[in-house]
Amino acid sequence: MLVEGPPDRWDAVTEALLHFAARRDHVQKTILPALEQGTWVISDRFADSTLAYQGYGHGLDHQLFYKLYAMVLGSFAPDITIILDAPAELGLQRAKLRGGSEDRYEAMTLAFHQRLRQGFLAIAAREPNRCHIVDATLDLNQVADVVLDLVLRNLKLSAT
Ligand SMILES: Nc1ncnc2c1ncn2[C@@H]1O[C@H](COP(=O)(O)OP(=O)(O)OP(=O)(O)O)[C@@H](O)[C@H]1O
Ligand SMILES: Cc1cn([C@H]2C[C@H](O)[C@@H](COP(=O)(O)O)O2)c(=O)[nH]c1=O
Repeated sequence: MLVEGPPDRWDAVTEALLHFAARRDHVQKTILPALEQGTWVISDRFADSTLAYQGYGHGLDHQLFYKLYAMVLGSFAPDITIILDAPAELGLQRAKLRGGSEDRYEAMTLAFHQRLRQGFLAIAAREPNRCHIVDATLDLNQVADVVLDLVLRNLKLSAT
C-alpha cells in the first residue's frame, strides 16, 4: 500500500499514520512478546525512518512525529540503531537493481532522498549513544564486519 503507486499517492500525515499503525501492531503482536521471552529482536527500519522520510523528507511537523511516537510506543525504543549511510545517488542506484513494482519511495526526487539522508545524520547526532553510522559505500562483507563489531562492543558481547 505504501511502497507502490505514484509518489503523491499519500500526504506526509497520512503516511506517518499508516507507518505508525503498522508499527503499533508489529510491536504489540511480535516485538514485545519476543522480548518477553528473552528473544533478541532485529528490526529492518523503525521509527527513525518515519522522522527521516515523513519528517525531514516530506516536511511533517516534528512535534507531530514525537506526539505520535509517545502515543503509539510510549518510552519503547531500540537499544542500538545502525544507520547505513551512503550518498543518495548510490542508494538509489542500488535500490534500482532490486527491480519489482515496490518503488514508490525510490521514484521520489533526488532532493527528497538527500533531505532524508541529512535527517538520519541529524537523528544520529542527537542520539549518539543509541545511533551509530556505518559507511555503506564499503562492500557488503566490510559493512557486515563493521556492524557486527559495533553490536558486540555496544551490547558488551563477545564474538565467541
Ligand atoms: N554495501 C553494498 N554493496 C553493494 N550492494 C549493496 C550493498 N548494500 C546493499 N546492496 C544492494 O543494494 C540493494 C538494496 O539493498 P537492501 O536490499 O539492503 O535495501 P532495502 O532494505 O531493500 O532498502 P529499503 O529498506 O529502502 O527498502 C540490494 O540489491 C543489495 O544487495
Ligand atoms: C518504516 C518506514 C519506511 N518508510 C519507507 C522507506 C522504504 O523506502 C519503504 C519501505 O520500507 P521497508 O521497511 O524497508 O520495507 O518505506 C517510510 O517512509 N517511513 C517509515 O516509517
